[in-house]
Amino acid sequence: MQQTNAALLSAEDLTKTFYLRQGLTTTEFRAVDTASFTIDAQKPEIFTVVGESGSGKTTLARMILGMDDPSAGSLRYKGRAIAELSSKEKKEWFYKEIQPVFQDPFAAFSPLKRIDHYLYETALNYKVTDKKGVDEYLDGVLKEVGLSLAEIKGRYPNELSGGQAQRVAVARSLITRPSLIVADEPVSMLDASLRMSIVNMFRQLKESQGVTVIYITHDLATAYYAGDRIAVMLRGWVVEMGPVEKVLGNPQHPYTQNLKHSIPKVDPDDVWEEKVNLAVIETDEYTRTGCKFAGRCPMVMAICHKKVPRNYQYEGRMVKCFLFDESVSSG
Ligand SMILES: Nc1ncnc2c1ncn2[C@@H]1O[C@H](COP(=O)(O)OP(=O)(O)OP(=O)(O)O)[C@@H](O)[C@H]1O
Repeated sequence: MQQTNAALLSAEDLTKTFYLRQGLTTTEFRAVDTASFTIDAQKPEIFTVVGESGSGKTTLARMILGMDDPSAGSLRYKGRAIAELSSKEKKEWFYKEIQPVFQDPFAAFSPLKRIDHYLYETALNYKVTDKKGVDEYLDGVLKEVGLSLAEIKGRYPNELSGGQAQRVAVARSLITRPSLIVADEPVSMLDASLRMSIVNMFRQLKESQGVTVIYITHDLATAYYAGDRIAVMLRGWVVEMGPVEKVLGNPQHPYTQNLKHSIPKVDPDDVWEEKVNLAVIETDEYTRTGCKFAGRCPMVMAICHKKVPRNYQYEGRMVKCFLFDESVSSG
């Protein structure tokens, strides 16, 4: 069933279209719009996706997890189109290979059930071990996230801290020995002091288990610290993508520059805040002609209001901006 392929995950012109009803009119917009990227199967990495609220990050994650189908373009896991997998293939193969980690660790656990119940259930359902070996197996998985079975056995979710609960959620995701974890804002509900330890854990899992993590976040500080590569999303587009130290160290797209400069320095709990009202401009940007950033861009040119920029290569990263089109910038 599985195929060996150089790409673990590949997206080509990946698009998800939604419809926005306003009164009697319906506006079509693309929450993910022609996004393309490839994650190498032989080279585990932390692939970070950043962007302000409403830029399409969760929609992208849902398609990767097989929860939503793309409207256009292709999305392949180990060479297989995710949307074309049968429910049997999903159950027996895909859901073991790709595991989600969500924002609120407590949402995944009922307050009435002991937290180890979920770990036993997952291990036995997926038949990764038998009843005899299950304690040892789970203890091993919990040790990978800095816990042990003795520490959590018999405890209810409300007896754990947010950081511990998120570690258990990650341990649960590791039970099936996945190749890919999709973590959507996994640290945004945790205290600032705990965030680094969770992203550090992702780095260690990458090193020790060879797991690739798609790390979706608002938080540029942890993105910079944890990420190997980064994709910056704006209204469904990937506008800049490349190694984290290049993209965040020396951002080239005016939107990435704007993000970097709008990180508040005083309160680390307060992730970047735009000074403009995003809700008001969201629909406008999603549906505008030309570049979606043209209305806010300090470097805007006439062409930006008329045409969609293509993806340019510049100093080791991809940038979707006419500033990098020689014929435009020189003429
Ligand atoms: N099922 C849906 N139907 C219609 N519109 C949707 C649906 N899901 C998401 N959207 C819209 O698509 C856009 C992108 O949303 P998405 O949740 O993917 O962004 P995000 O970057 O994850 O934002 P946040 O950080 O706030 O979670 C938003 O305008 C959102 O309102």
